[in-house]
Amino acid sequence: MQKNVLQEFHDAIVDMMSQSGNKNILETTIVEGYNSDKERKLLQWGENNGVKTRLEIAYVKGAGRGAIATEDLKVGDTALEIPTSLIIVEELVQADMYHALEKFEGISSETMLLLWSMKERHNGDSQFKIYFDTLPEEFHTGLSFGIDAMMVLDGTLLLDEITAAKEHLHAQYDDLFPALCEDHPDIFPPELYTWEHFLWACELWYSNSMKIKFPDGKLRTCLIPIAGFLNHSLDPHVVHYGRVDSATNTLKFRLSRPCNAGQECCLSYGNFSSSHLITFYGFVPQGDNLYDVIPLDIDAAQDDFTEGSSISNWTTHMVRATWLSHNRNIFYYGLPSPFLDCLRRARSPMPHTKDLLPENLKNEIEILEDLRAICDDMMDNLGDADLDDRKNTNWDVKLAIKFKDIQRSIVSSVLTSCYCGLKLVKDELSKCLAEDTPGSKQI
Ligand SMILES: C[S@@+](CC[C@H](N)C(=O)[O-])C[C@H]1O[C@@H](n2cnc3c(N)ncnc32)[C@H](O)[C@@H]1O
Repeated sequence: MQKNVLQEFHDAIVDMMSQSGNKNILETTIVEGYNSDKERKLLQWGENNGVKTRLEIAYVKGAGRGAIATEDLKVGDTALEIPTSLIIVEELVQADMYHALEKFEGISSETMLLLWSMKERHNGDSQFKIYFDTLPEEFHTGLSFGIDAMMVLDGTLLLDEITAAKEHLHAQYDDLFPALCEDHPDIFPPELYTWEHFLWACELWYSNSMKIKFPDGKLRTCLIPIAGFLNHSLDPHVVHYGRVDSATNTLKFRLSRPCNAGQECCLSYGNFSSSHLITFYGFVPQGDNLYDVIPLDIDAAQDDFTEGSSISNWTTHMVRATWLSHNRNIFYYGLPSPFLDCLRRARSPMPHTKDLLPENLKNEIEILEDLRAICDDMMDNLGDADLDDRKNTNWDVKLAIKFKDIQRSIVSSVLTSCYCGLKLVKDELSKCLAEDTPGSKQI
């Protein structure tokens, strides 16, 4: 009986997972006729070395190469299995390079491996040559945005994020070079260690690496041939893939939702916002990204109620598109409660209740008007969507415009919530004022 109960429970959960995935299926278009010799060669090399796969590589519209299921895969099935011997890890950094680098205080094993990959990419005898041959000559991430795209982003936080990331990488590069090339030209040939090659390697590692836990308990940042073809989705098939199976010494990519033959099998790269995905991966996923937010700074009033408490006077709140919220009632409006409380405190330091009393409703009108003004300013800062250079065909400008459109749609959803909220509150206030003896109604 126990077994039957567990089996039924298992089946019910698998059913729910399948249904939830099916609701959000996004169409993948496979680009026919693409010559994928290098990818086929890599797959063959993998299979000769112990890779087991139920995926094939194809070109997917808008996402480069992707992994397509060759048969119907169920929840729990392993779509791909990679032996650890094929994983690119820090132990590959040769002793001479390691000793030259260990003198740099605080240098991480990730940086060492990155510098190793810059050279190994050009090594004709590399055991990973077939893998390196499949990598693009150029990565299109935010780190490679040109001046036009950066101008489109003027006034957005993405501009700050990309600028900060590039400054960080420049500083890191300047710490290491040209010193390493001068001190060890045999290990670090100057022509391989230019800024452009360093940026290429950074983009490779940011967009293709995975953090994997090995049986020795150590978390290593790795490049994983073949698995590197898996694209990201907001409704991924594979979610948990971060641990080497110590029994088989392989990394298994198992499905958390079914993937039918011919469908693209996708991973979750993590819970990232579009700004992070643009900066480090160079794309915006299809669908509603729950991690896309707009930051709103509220200058809360200095008052006795917040003194000594954990509530700070200046607070930045991250607000999502309000269409993602279920509670649009009065006092909620599809917005986060801590944020609304902060707006309320900024207007009046008195404790607030959610009673339908005229003073509360008047306060609600004020905070919604405040928020409307903040959002109007944000919309002005984002500029007129019609003025964006939509005819520009450069990949980076297109991506920058896409990002601004996402930001506009979130701000616009908050504005809609303000207008709807104002109508709700004003109607309620009229009702209250019309009553002969004002009372209070708990909601
Ligand atoms: C690990 S690689 C995946 C394989 C990659 N498509 C290729 O052709 O090499 C990560 C890169 O794939 C692309 N990518 C991944 N998921 C994507 C998606 N949902 N939409 C568009 N591009 C995506 C981005 O360029 C990202 O930097």
